[in-house]
Amino acid sequence: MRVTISRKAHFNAAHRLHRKDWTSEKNDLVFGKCNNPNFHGHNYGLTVSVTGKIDPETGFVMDVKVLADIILAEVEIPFDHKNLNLDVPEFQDLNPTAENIAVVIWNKIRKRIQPDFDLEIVLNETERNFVTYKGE
Ligand SMILES: Nc1nc2c(c(=O)[nH]1)N=C([C@H](O)[C@H](O)COP(=O)(O)OP(=O)(O)OP(=O)(O)O)CN2
Ligand SMILES: [Zn+2]
Repeated sequence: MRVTISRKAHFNAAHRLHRKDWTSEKNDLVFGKCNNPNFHGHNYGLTVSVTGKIDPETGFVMDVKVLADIILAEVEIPFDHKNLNLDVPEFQDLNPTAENIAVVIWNKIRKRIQPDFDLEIVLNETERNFVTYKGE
């Protein structure tokens, strides 16, 4: 029997959708207002879900406090109130789209979760836009 536990978190961050190897015309055409040179911000919402067997002694799949601490260390501290393009090394040469941010977050959390657990994350960039990644 496998059960899923989930933990929500959020962070506020600035970004710009832009490719350094494209002309400014092409960046404007593809990314529009998201290519604003002075950046723009989002209140990102994050839901992290871990699926695994219940430990018969604790009754936990994993302690949700442990999961919260992993999210704090791997996502909230490095990303919250940061400019993703300028402050976060993972986005120096990677466009910080919601898709790429989700994959970066998944890879960071995956390293901290037991291998026999499945991991899925949902990243909300706006109230209406969200991305799901489960490592496939
Ligand atoms: N596939 C993607 N498309 C877009 C992304 C993305 O990360 N992946 N990002 C953006 C912009 O950065 C931004 O998120 C879009 O903001 P906005 O157009 O304001 O979106 P809203 O849902 O808040 O507003 P609507 O009025 O509903 O459009 C663009 N595309
Ligand atoms: Zn944006």
